Amino acid sequence: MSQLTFGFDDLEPNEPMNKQPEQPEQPAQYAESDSVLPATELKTQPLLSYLLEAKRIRLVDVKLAELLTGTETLVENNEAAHSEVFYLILLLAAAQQSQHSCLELVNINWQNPFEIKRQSLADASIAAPDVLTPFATEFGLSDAVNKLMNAECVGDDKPLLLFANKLYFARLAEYETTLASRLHHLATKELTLDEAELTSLLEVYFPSSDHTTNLSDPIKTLNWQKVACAIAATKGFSVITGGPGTGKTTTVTKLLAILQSLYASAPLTIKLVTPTGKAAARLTESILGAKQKLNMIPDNIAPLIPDSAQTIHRLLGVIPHTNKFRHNKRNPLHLDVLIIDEASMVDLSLMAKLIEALPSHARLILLGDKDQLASVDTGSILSDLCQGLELGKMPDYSSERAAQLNRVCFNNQSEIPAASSHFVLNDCIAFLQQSYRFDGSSGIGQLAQAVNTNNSGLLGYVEQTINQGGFKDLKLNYSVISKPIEQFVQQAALQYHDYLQLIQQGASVASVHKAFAHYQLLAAVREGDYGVNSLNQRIEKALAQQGLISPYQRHYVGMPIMISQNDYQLKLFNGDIGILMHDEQGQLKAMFVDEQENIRAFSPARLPAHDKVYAMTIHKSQGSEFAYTAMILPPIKQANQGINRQLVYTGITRAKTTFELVADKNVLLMAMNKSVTRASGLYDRLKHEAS
Ligand SMILES: Nc1ncnc2c1ncn2[C@@H]1O[C@H](COP(=O)(O)OP(=O)(O)OP(=O)(O)O)[C@@H](O)[C@H]1O
Repeated sequence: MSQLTFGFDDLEPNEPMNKQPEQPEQPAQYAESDSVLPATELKTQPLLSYLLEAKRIRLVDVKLAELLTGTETLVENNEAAHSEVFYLILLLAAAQQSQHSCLELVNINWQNPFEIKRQSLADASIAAPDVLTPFATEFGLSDAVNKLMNAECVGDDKPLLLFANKLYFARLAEYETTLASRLHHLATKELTLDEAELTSLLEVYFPSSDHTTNLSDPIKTLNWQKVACAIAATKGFSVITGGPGTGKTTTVTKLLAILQSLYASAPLTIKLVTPTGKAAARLTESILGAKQKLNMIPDNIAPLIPDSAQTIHRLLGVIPHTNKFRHNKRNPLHLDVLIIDEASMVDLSLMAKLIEALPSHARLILLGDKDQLASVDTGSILSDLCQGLELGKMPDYSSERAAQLNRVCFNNQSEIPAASSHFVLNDCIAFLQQSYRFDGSSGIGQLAQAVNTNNSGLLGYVEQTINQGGFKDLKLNYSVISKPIEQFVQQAALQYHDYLQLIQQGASVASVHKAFAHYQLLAAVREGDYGVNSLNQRIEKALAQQGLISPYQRHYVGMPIMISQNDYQLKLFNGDIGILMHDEQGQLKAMFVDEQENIRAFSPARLPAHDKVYAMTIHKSQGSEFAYTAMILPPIKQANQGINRQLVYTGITRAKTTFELVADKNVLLMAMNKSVTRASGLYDRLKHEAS
């Protein structure tokens, strides 16, 4: 069962909010279920004061909740004046701070709704709360729903909204509603299509004779790429999801060739977008590579497949100093097909704005890995849409859909059985299950699968194979954590010699960037010995000792930086990587290479907020890949907060040819066992639309 948490499990962008406690003095009134607390020794304070002092809630949210419930009282002294709705709003605000779209009332523990952990009270530097819950003993879900339904601030055209036992701030509910209704419309609209022509084109791009289903694993090895093309060619909305190297880019390149052939009389305008510039550069490279490899694409069709991708922000046209875009409902985009890669990184608000800007005739195709970390901002759209998909399990297609897919892909043979239930969204989803980059001989693929499926048996097999000299692409370093970390830092610093030497030799900006991107050290946390900040300092020091850099100014030659704040004026975005080098005039500049391989130089003083990036957080690495990826996880004490399956899986799947894990094995096992989900009503809303 996955966990839903508030504030504790997402280290980024919210660092953990609970502080470490101190010596308590007076007893606290705890619920029966929490009587194991060292109550006799605790010094207490009112719950609300505690929540504020422990930074579990923000004063601004208290003020908002007071405003919405009409209780303008003194926070510290008059807690009794606050209603249940007031506390539900605080819980909603805390949920939103942790990027949940809503507050799921069914998941609230009414005895301890703020999930105050005993451990955080035991050695508290702040007085413990006198109670763990503001709700009466009998209070539960139906009481909460009743109270909310009768509250002035809840309802249509009100600041808060209740939908399917979920409480929303109206703006997020609106984004979800927009998204659900537009997706439903796209998923159900009639397309004019020559099915016989589609069948023959599918056979050209995926000849039946080229593919054999492996009978020991028939579901996983079915020709899912062919099915994905059939799905996306026959629906206005589709999702193609799959792990690393399962052929998402290859499939979409073939799909675009098929679509352009089907509509050859009036070629389609196709746009490829990604959430970050880095991902756009990567997609551009992959599409070009796929086009070159796929020699079955006719000469007249190849030029109709776009060669490059751009960011969503660039496509929509940012209006400086606002959160609005040039393209919107009133000024739609000029395109027929929109493909969004790395869709797991797109947050709810951006996706809603993007889908609103689509012209009514357009098709939308989402690509991505549903198991990766969700977006930095609110929402988890891809994993919401892909609910229920499991590796090795047949997805649920309706009987009409299964029949159609068997007809166009498998010469009417019953390769795909119909599911007993019917839901229009399921008919739009394709799940690529077989990795072509990481076959059975690749340790990276096996480790990624072991983590993603929480399979400790498979992990054991991976370890055993490494011990026997196999899986050369994988290094599992369980012991380094108990040794001085300095040894690992020295090894990591060695990996940065190449690009620094290239700078010293006066090599081109592009080749320096390429050499830098070969290796990347990822860390799960920011603070502590195993955090990004400390690792950056240590590596910098090691490189300085080796005479490769002179880090005695804020900015220096060879310093790699990552932008941490969007600057729409300069067109520098969160996640963009620059390297400081001298330009032709001998001026120190931060050099960036954009997705079209253009070089852009900025003087350091003009740069928006940025960080050193010898090491980066796993969150920031999403959408990028590196030939050699090393990932370091903190020791168990620090790892309790924020390390989970999605985080570790995302880190592993950044590696292309070599992956090195530096971690306590117990931390790895703990992460595998801990899957996190975000509260959202998107799936329910789509079901509601379909009913
Ligand atoms: N059906 C196939 N048969 C053989 N090789 C394939 C097939 N499909 C894809 N490949 C190869 O597998 C590799 C990965 O494919 P591709 O880049 O399309 O996957 P992806 O899912 O987009 O990867 P990423 O993890 O980078 O998102 C490429 O080298 C590609 O040529």
